Amino acid sequence: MGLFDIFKKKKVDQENQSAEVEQQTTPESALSESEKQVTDADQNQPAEKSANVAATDQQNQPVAKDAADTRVSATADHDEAKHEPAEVVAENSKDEHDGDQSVATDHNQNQGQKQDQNEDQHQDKQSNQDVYDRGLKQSRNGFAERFNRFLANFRSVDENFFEELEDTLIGADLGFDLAIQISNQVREAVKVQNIKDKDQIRSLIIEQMVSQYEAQGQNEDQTMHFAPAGQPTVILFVGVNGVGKTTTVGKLASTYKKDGKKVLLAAADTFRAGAVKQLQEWGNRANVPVVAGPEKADPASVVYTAVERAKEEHYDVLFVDTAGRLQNNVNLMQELSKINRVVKKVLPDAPQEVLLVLDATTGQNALQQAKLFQDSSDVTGIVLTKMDGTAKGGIVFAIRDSLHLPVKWIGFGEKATDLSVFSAEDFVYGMFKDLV
Ligand SMILES: Nc1nc2c(ncn2[C@@H]2O[C@H](COP(=O)(O)OP(=O)(O)OP(=O)(O)O)[C@@H](O)[C@H]2O)c(=O)[nH]1
Repeated sequence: MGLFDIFKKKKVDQENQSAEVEQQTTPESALSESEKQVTDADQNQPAEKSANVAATDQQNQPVAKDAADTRVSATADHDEAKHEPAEVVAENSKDEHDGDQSVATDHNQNQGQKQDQNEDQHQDKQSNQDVYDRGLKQSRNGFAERFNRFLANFRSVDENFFEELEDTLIGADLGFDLAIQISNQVREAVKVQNIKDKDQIRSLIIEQMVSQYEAQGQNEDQTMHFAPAGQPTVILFVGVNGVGKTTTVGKLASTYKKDGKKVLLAAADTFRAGAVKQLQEWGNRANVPVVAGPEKADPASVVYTAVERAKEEHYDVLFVDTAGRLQNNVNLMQELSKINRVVKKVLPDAPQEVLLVLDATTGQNALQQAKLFQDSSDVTGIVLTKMDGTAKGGIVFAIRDSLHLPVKWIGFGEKATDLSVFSAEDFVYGMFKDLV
């Protein structure tokens, strides 16, 4: 199933769900007059009360499970790619039993666990979507407003229409090249399908955007990479100042720590006064240690100490927060490559990830920054922060189109729990659900 089909299915599912909720929360309206009388008389319960009970029950359904849980389990999903899946472990322990009965009991337990897991996954899926829906509110509304304004002027599919479409897409931060590509595809599809109607046009444009986005991501590896068991995984965070590197390190430290990992942080941003303290505060909150040097210490020496400690003391993950600003970009890039070399001296296969942090609110500037870092360090993925603070959101499309780097994490706020594993499905749905 393509991404647009998944989007449409989600939309239908959610509409059905909302209809069900409406029916359950207003049972009175669903009953005929005579049924109502029987129910009221027999059960001797005021109709208003039963409606309230139904509404309360609905609230008690664990639909919107705690967002923090969602993120931790999402991280666990990532880890599963590299570690033995829980199911395999369960199978192995089953083999160790002799008697048929204990196997059967184990089997039943496994079945039960599997069912629980499926239910949990379903709930996680729903609450993950909730997180995206909330975090993308500004972008969704901003895009819808732009898009509806453009369609309000719709008369016919002529050159003017395509020019306005391109302006609309550029205005939403998709970037010039992508806007032209999508416009050309819409032009082609309009011709082939002989589309004239406004609603069909609306749906077609969203479909083309989603399809184009999907097609360009075919070869992206969105998973997080980890070192083999027994060795620390080193993850470097790079990006210009103020984009949210320290905050992201803090959020991820908290996520991985909750997930049972032994986490260490390295404060290699020794340039900005206050950066070390800021990281230490995150470390305290997440209850993970922070390796820091004296003020204005050589960042590479802080990193060296941290990597050695991570190795000696068997840490699972070391997050390295780097500086976003030096006297100039050349110095910054030189420093990053020195940090890289120092890491490799202790652990030749590290760092496993170099995550470039980009601020979604800076739009096309973020892409310029990305190109700078991409040219000089081996960036493996993007963390897109402050998605909650932009009314555009098209930057996600532009990143894929012009950088071909996977967005691995997405930030929706300043709290430790405001970071999610990036999901294209949840993103696309959160962006366009009001438009199709
Ligand atoms: N709304 C919102 N704010 C964020 C998010 N991520 C980070 N911030 C805020 O962005 C500001 C800058 O974040 P930092 O983590 O200090 O950025 P940095 O990249 O480490 O900055 P330097 O140390 O100067 O390089 C802080 O006020 C954060 O709280 C996010 O996802 N949403």
